Amino acid sequence: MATMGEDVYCTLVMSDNYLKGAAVLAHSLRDAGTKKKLAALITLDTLSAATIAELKELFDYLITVDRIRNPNPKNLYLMDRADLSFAFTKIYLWRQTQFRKIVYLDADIVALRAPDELFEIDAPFAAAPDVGWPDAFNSGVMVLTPDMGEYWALQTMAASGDSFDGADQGLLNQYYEHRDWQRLSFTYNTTPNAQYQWEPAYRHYKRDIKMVHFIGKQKPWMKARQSASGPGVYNELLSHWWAVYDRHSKPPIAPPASHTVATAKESESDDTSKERANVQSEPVVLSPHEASPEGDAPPSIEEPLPNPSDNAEVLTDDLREERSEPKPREFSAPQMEWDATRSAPPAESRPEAMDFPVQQYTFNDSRQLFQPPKSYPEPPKDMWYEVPQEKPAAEERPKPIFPWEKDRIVPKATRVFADDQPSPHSTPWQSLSMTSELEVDAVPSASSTTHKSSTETWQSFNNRSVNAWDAVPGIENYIRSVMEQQSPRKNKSMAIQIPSTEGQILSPPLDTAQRRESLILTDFPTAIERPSLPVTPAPIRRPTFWGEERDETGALPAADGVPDQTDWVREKLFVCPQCGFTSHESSFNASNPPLFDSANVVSRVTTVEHAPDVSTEPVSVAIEEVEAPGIAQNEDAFESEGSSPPTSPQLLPLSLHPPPAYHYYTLPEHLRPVSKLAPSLRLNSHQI
Ligand SMILES: O=c1ccn([C@@H]2O[C@H](COP(=O)(O)OP(=O)(O)O[C@H]3O[C@H](CO)[C@@H](O)[C@H](O)[C@H]3O)[C@@H](O)[C@H]2O)c(=O)[nH]1
Ligand SMILES: [Mn+2]
Repeated sequence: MATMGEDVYCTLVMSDNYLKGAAVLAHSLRDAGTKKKLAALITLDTLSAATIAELKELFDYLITVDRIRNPNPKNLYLMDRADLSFAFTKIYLWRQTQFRKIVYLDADIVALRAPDELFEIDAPFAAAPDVGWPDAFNSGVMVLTPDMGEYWALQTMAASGDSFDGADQGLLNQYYEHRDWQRLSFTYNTTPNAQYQWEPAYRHYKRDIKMVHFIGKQKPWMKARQSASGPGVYNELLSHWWAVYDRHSKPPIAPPASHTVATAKESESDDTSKERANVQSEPVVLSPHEASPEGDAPPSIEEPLPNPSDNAEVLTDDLREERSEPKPREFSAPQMEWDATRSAPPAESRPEAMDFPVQQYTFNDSRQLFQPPKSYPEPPKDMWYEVPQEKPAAEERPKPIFPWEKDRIVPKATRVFADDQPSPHSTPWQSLSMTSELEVDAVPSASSTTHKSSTETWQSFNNRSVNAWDAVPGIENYIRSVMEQQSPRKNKSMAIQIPSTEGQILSPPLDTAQRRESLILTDFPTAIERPSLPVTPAPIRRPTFWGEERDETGALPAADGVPDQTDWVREKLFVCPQCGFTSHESSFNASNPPLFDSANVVSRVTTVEHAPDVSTEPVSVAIEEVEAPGIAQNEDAFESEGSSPPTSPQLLPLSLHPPPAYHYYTLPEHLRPVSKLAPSLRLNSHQI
């Protein structure tokens, strides 16, 4: 039983996976020579019997408490710590008024020194700054004086879920924000993590560090031990944790066969027993050992410490696995002392790849050959659709589902289709395919008697049924065109095969009088079927347009600059076969007469000059004299008009070319010009 007004270090264990952390914490405090007792708040319903048994060995007092869930845990997701939804359970600390002072320590803390001096703090509450937000304190190390008033106040806050991080640290910081609390040195709660980069400060204050707190989701025991051998502040401190762990590894304690955890009532009556370790419901506190008087060395210290290099001993099943291969703790070079900017790595340092996870597989050494099973299961047999033996009755109608289906009056079918006939199975399509002279002739005469009955049925069907589409020539045309696509050879073979197969019904041969014409001359619609094509209505000429502009013939006046139509008609147009350029002989009108210097020589446009890119318009045309013996020009006629013909080839600028005429005619063979152009000009030229 705890002495009233005692001082204790206290931790919290709510799950089995924090057992290793709690063990290292307890061992580290005792190893460091603390004079204080160790207690743990535990939640019975979430811990295994083995864990509780282990904890009983480790702590002087186990105090059972109920878990307190945060009713409003959404803020936990801000730090991705949904696992902390029961962290409010910590507020049970304030209820432990049987103690004078409590130094609370998270289960993920390792003590390098026993900070017993913390119990001397007068302030009712003290904590160290949080590395993430130094104005706030980290709730992993707290010095507190239990007080029921404070407990209820905190309980009220917890019930409302008022916490900025969704867990105890947010809640407690909010609670103490406007209250007196003492700030502890960071060395009481040094929180290294992978991001902690201020190595110079660490080097400087290293010797003062009392406790190291491995905050965050990843705890030391969750990582491979080898990870502690890497460089960096974190790994250096991590190796401290493992050193304590290794030092105290011992076989797991088997849980007692009977009830491990006594009820509160039992415990009260049995609290002096040394043999039976009891766990008491809060607030009764019992010691698993006889509570040793203040100053006595804790039992674990009295026991000879296991050899650190003796790794045969394990703490739990997990650890036994992990440590099954006995190997001495490997030397870790003081890598933090090595400054890569100044020197080569120490000769004994291990390669970086040492930390890579290694997975080894062993070969199967069985010498037995593979034995196939004697028999394999039969393949499933019902994997096809069973066609019903009998055709379902035609009259059978599906059961009515909806009310209106019950009273539905189904009109009796009046149309008779070939398929509806019980015996003959030919269809109108087949009949169509058999109407050609060729096919009918191809049917062997012997078959005609075989199918007599079907022929009769066909006749009766043919007489009775007249389909609407029989009168529509478009449908018939379509069917014929489809038939046309089938080769006559194929049709013929079909015609032969059908009667040879028993049960197959051939379309009845019709006599010539009944047979309809089957030759398709064209698929074009007839003049009656064809809709009239849309045509643009002829324009109606109006006598006047905007008044009296029209001349006496009713035509509109010519546009300015457009040559007279009569001039255009008289022009000769040459079309360049290469580029399509049209050239006009402007010399063939009255104002610009044909060029000639003799009766049989006419100047003509012969060459079109192009820009380097043939696709662009020509830049000029050349005119030269050609012999045209057949067309002696009426020299006098032109001379009489006072025109003097040019005598030598000339280049006409394009701008002088008249617009295209609408009359095209080919230059006669005898007018083929002979180019006299200079080679340089011909570079981008071609002859017409
Ligand atoms: O499944 C769990 C979770 C937590 N704990 C106990 O609760 C403590 C707090 O959880 P921990 O994982 O150590 O939290 P930290 O990563 O240290 O996170 C910070 O944020 C927590 C929520 O605010 C505070 O409780 C811590 O003190 C603070 O350091 C642990 O040490 C254990 O003692 C369990 O026993 N089982
Ligand atoms: Mn912690």
